[in-house]
Parts: sequence; C-alpha cells; structure tokens
Amino acid sequence: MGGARRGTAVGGDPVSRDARALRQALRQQRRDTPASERIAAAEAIAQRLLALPFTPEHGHVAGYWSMDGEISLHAWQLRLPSSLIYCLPVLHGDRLRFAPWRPGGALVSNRYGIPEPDVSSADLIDGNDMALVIAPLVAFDAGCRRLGMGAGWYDRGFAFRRDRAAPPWLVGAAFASQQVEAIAAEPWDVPMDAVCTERDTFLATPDVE
Ligand SMILES: Nc1nc2c(c(=O)[nH]1)N(C=O)[C@@H](CNc1ccc(C(=O)N[C@@H](CCC(=O)O)C(=O)O)cc1)CN2
Ligand SMILES: Nc1ncnc2c1ncn2[C@@H]1O[C@H](COP(=O)(O)OP(=O)(O)OP(=O)(O)O)[C@@H](O)[C@H]1O
Repeated sequence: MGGARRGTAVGGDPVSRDARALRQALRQQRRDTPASERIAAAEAIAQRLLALPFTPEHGHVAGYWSMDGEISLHAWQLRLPSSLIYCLPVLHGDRLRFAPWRPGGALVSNRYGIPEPDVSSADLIDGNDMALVIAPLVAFDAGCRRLGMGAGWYDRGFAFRRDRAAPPWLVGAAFASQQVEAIAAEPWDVPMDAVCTERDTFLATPDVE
C-alpha cells in the first residue's frame, strides 16, 4: 500500500473496495489530523459548501455528526441561511433517513454510537425529499467517487440518484488528505455531485450528450 501519508494523494492502482487495510489506514490518518488543522478546516469547508453552485434556497439539508476524525460541519450548520432546515442522518431499520436537529434538540445513540435526533419514525424524512445531503467519507477521488465506512448506507439510501437527476444534491465532505488517485467503481456506487475539502471543490463533470 503506497500511500496513506498525510497530505498526499495515494498513487498507483485504483483503490480496491476489499482493501480493509487501506480503509483502516485512511481512518487512522483522519483521526491523526491535529486540532489546529481541524479548527481551520471546519471554517474553510463551510465557506466552500456555502459557495456551491447548486446550494438550495429552501428545504431540508443534511450534515452529519462527525466522529472517527471526520471533518466537522458545525461552522456550515451555523452559517446556513434560515430558509434551510438542518438535518442529521437517522438509521431506521436498514434505511438511511433524516430528521431536523438544532443544538439542544433531543438525541439518542444509534447502533454505532453516533448521536441521532430522537424523533418518532413518522417524522423521519426520506432521502428523496432532501434538497442537499453532505455525505461523510473515508476516501474520495477527483471524479467525485466516494468510499464510505463499508456498510453501504449512503449507496443504498441514494441508489435512485444513479438514474435520476438532482435534487437531492449529494456532496462529499473530507479533509484534502483523504483524496486518493482513483476509487474502483462498483455497480452500486452513487457518485457525488461534488466533493468539498478545506482546500478544494471538485465538481462532477456533467454528462455531455
Ligand atoms: N458521522 C457519520 N455518521 C454516519 C455515517 C458516517 O460515516 N459518519 N454513516 C455512513 O455510512 C452512517 C453510519 N454508518 C456507519 C457504518 C459503520 C460504522 C463503524 O464504525 N463501523 C465499525 C464497526 C462497527 C460494528 O461492527 O458495529 C468499523 O468499521 O470499525 C459507523 C457508521 C450514518 N451516519
Ligand atoms: N443499492 C444497493 N442495494 C443493495 N446493496 C447495496 C447497495 N449499495 C450498496 N450495497 C451493499 O453495501 C455494501 C457496502 O458498499 P460500499 O463498500 O460501497 O459502502 P460505502 O459506500 O463504503 O459505505 P457507506 O455508504 O455506508 O458510507 C456492499 O457490499 C454492497 O453490496
């Protein structure tokens, strides 16, 4: 494995989806990001996310409760226009759903120990009713392909986006150090419309007919 070095893209072959070791190395590198970098990165990614060409004017937008060293979205959440409703992911059976959350709102811990809004299932929002979803990731490439935690929550939840246009807009969020040369495409993969880091914004190239 050539490269889980900080700040450098991993070169060589496309990242094998079976590369458990690579996933672990990238997660370790993500956890090792120093606090000073995390603080600056949260501000920088907020500016990039707010500047996306397709930021919706109203509706529900999802972030995530960062864990395992993921880049934080609190600065973005704080700066969202009041016409947008911030939501967090909620694991409902085998489905990824969403629920509005504001600081102070009731939370419970999900099966992975990640806090999620404490709401009844009737109040959960389906992925296809969201305007924009920021997806956490372990690695990404410049083509806006995403490697997640390996349980397929986002790929299953947004499978409908493989043959349907946005919305919901899907945006990966990561530290620049999580970029790899190429992620091998799997049939179930749902590419992101963009990936933002503290340093760059990658936009998926629209299909030219
Ligand atoms: N902050 C955040 N929220 C998120 C995700 C995420 O990646 N980050 N998810 C993105 O999908 C969903 C949760 N998916 C997850 C999938 C695996 C693990 C995880 O820690 N797996 C452990 C093994 C845990 C176990 O077996 O119970 C591991 O791989 O070490 C966590 C979250 C929804 N919410
Ligand atoms: N649309 C789908 N329908 C059924 N199974 C799916 C679908 N999408 C993904 N999966 C399954 O989910 C598993 C994990 O996929 P993958 O490794 O791509 O997840 P990931 O993108 O890393 O994780 P996540 O989306 O949770 O962050 C795969 O084994 C795949 O079989």
